[in-house]
Amino acid sequence: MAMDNKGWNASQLRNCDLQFDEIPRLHHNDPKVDELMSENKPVVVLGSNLAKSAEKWDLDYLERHMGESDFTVFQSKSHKFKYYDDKKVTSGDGFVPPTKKLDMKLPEFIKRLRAWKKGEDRLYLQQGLNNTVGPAIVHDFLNFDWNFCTGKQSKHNWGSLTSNLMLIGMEGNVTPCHYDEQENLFAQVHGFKRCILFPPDQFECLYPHPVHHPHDRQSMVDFDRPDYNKFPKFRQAKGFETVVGPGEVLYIPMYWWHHVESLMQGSYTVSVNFWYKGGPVSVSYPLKGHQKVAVMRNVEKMLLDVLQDPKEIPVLLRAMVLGRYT
Ligand SMILES: O=C(O)C(=O)C[C@H](CCCc1ccccc1)C(=O)O
Ligand SMILES: [Zn+2]
Repeated sequence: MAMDNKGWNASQLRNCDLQFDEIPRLHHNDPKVDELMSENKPVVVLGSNLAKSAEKWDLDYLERHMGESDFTVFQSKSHKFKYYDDKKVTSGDGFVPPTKKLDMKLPEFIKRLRAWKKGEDRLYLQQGLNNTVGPAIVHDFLNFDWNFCTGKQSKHNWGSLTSNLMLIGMEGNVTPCHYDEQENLFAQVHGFKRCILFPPDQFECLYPHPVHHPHDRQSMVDFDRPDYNKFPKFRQAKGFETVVGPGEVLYIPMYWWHHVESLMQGSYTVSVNFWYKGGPVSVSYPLKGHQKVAVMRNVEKMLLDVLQDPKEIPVLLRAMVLGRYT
């Protein structure tokens, strides 16, 4: 494969019907970085040392230093790892979990990663960084450039850091399109990930599952084979994309949709994210896209609370809107 100077090439990206604009890639000293972040817009920050102490996290190092405890590893029969909230799975609703959640020691995970052949079940390690990891990893973690991320946290009035997720994925793994209710500094450590982002106001083009569904916050659209009869507005979705490599940090604003794929025919990938609670809500009109998403979530939660049976929610909403508001 002819590798361009950037370390990857377009043949490693999955096909997608949509066209995307590029997410800006700026040096960490560029004042435009904070301009974009204060407008809740995504930006790739280059040259920060946010997770520089993790650049030695290759499989050998991790095998030697990740400690003896079990880590959370998801297993999938496809390349997709669609997240689901197991607390929202109710018996009899016919939900079939698309992934299996395993507890695995790191040497076992690495052995299976190395032995993996295309077509076999895939694995994705997704483990919150806490004191169960070995002392060397804790040391590297403490050596992250906390001035950088804490600086962003205070400059943009984010809430507290809630967690850091360590992600070790196989080439070609995909986290399908979803949004999170937290600000995210996504640090790419090893390998390359293509990230496709959509602003919160594209809600109607991305068809999220109902709030009470296990796949709450995830898009119902299969990006590999979109069903344009069920999801006609998906054609109008207007996204932004970038490929992040080692040492690069992508700011994923709260409520922004994102699809993340480890490049095909690439190396395994290592990422560490920094999830922060959102800042204080300043209501001004017209409401911003993400605030309307929050309102719709509250309406769905309230209706479920009072109606109890989820099947009654669309009935009541249609009765309220059709012929009256449309
Ligand atoms: O950092 C983020 O927000 C990402 O989406 C990164 C993504 C893995 C996230 C897994 C996940 C998705 C939803 C809820 C909890 C955990 C990747 O890199 O594949
Ligand atoms: Zn996410």
